[in-house]
Amino acid sequence: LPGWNKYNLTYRIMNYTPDMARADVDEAIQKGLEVWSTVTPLTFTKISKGIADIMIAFRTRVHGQCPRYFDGPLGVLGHAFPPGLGLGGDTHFDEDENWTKDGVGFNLFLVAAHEFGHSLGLSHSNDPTALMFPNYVSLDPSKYPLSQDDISGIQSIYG
Ligand SMILES: CC(C)C[C@H](C(=O)NO)C(=O)N[C@@H](CC(N)=O)C(=O)NCc1cccc(N)c1
Ligand SMILES: [Ca+2]
Ligand SMILES: [Zn+2]
Repeated sequence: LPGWNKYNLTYRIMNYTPDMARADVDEAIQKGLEVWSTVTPLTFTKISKGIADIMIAFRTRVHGQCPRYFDGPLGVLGHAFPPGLGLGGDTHFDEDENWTKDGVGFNLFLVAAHEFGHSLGLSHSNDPTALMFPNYVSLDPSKYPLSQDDISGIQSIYG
């Protein structure tokens, strides 16, 4: 089935980008998950050791046992694996990008919200207003990032 077989998921931030204050990374990740929990029965609990459903890390180029690689600055910004055991749900951000909490560089909250869509079972949308559209569109962070397309998509999995 395309989604998780439970609603209460855990996440763990394995390392932090030097581009931002730790508290700002924690907040961007938490808000990126909240985007999805506000429109589904899903809950997300942060753990600081052990194996979480969604393991989050900043990585470059070839990294660990991950079958996908990063490409240096720009281009690919992150990747996330669909629900499942092991790598399933895990989310990696390309550390060769400039991560920020505001408009300069790439807004971590926006990219995280997109990646977590994948971690929850969504693939890309061809709706240009959708958060799950393949290409990064820097939104006004105060603007709510989900389009109706995103909401229909996630509610079709976790209705
Ligand atoms: C083939 C995939 C590994 C591409 C990769 C992606 O979609 N990750 O989820 C990625 O980083 N795509 C870039 C495409 C690009 N360089 O413009 C991206 O911005 N994805 C993240 C993103 C963030 C926020 C909003 C949207 N729509 C997309
Ligand atoms: Ca890159
Ligand atoms: Zn994507």
